[in-house]
Amino acid sequence: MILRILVKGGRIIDPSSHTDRVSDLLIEEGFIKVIDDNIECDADSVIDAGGLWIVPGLVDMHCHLREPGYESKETIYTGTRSAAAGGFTSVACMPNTQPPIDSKLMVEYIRLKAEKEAAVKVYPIGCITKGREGKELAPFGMLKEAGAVALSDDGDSVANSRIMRLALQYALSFDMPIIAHCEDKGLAADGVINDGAVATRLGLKGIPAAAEEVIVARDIVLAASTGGRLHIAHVSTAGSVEMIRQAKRLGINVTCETCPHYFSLSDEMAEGYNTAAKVNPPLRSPSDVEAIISGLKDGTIDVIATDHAPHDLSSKGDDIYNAAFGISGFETALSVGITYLVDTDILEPMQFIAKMTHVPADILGINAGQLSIGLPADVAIVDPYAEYTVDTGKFISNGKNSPYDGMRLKGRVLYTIVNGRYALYGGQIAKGDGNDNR
Ligand SMILES: NC(=O)N[C@@H](CC(=O)O)C(=O)O
Ligand SMILES: [Zn+2]
Ligand SMILES: [Zn+2]
Repeated sequence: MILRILVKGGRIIDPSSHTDRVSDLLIEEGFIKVIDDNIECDADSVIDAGGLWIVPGLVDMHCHLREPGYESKETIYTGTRSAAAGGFTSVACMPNTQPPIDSKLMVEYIRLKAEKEAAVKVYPIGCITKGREGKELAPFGMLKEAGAVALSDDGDSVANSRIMRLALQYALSFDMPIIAHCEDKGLAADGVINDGAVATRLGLKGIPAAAEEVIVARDIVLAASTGGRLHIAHVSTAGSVEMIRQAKRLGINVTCETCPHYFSLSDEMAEGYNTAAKVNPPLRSPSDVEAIISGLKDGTIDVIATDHAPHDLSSKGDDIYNAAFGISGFETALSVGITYLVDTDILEPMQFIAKMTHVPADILGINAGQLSIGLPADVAIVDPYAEYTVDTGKFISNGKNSPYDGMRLKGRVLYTIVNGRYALYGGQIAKGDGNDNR
């Protein structure tokens, strides 16, 4: 049994306490025991972390683990190991499963399954409406009591504005955020990539930026009039960023996330009818990518979430019209951020890590995303300089659907520690309960 892990000489980056300095870290019996210069003691496992980042275990507030119902795409077992490989120690999973997570029983099911099989901490998100049908509110109080941390009909917008208004109002009683997937179905129609020059050139049906923006506008209006807690999922357009920026200036209760693919890739990835780049919302124009980056820089965009959306090969196929939307994101998120935001001097390491740790944890109200004495030891140890070529064949996730396949990225996760046990050791998934790996 590993009682003590001593991490020597790493660069400790903990945004919650504004810490960024080289120090040692001692983990004992599952908790962070000491953070100090030159800790001298016996340990069962010692990591020489010279040149490495020691950061709070990453927190992903938006992923799809696909269980129950879509086990050929991913399971709690495979998805949480993929998360660990990406440095995540806490993940919140979306309820667009079959059946959807719209009852106390379903939330409990996810939690029990995770307790048995997960490699990282799993926080279920409950549905806004029963069956994700957009007609009747789900029982928010019971979902919360069972352990749901937020509410979302992700995959679809709540089309009926009256229902969305009620949801924002009702969720206030339980202090739960409503995570809004913003998409006007009429405008998106059967588009497959961003509506723009690339779609025209390729002769593909486009999804206009307006399909996202009209619902972002509506939901901001509803948040303003109800005071409800609105969190906008996967922001992808310049117009959305600008509206959220204005809403925040007006003091409206709104937060938002973007995903690595929206600040690193544009619709030019659709060239060759590449189904791996098909995602909802779609990869946008280069000027949208610029606007997302400015939003990250000025703080309009609070969070970087993966929207890890694994699919099996048969649902991705070769036909861009029939292929499913989604990118398998856990295993590239951190390195895409390091490559496109930190290495380019857009964000300081601390600003970047904040968006993947304590900020999403605070929005969800979970005890995670910080390195503090006495807290459970959820830690990621990262080599920010290691360059590698992405090989989706080596993904731990069942979902090999990634547009980054073959691309060079910088930054590798070497160790992921959950409650003081290794979930990832030396870049390899730990076996058993993590005690046999060192
Ligand atoms: N983002 C996606 O392209 N797909 C998600 C749904 C969603 O996040 O809206 C999925 O569940 O596959
Ligand atoms: Zn969505
Ligand atoms: Zn999603």
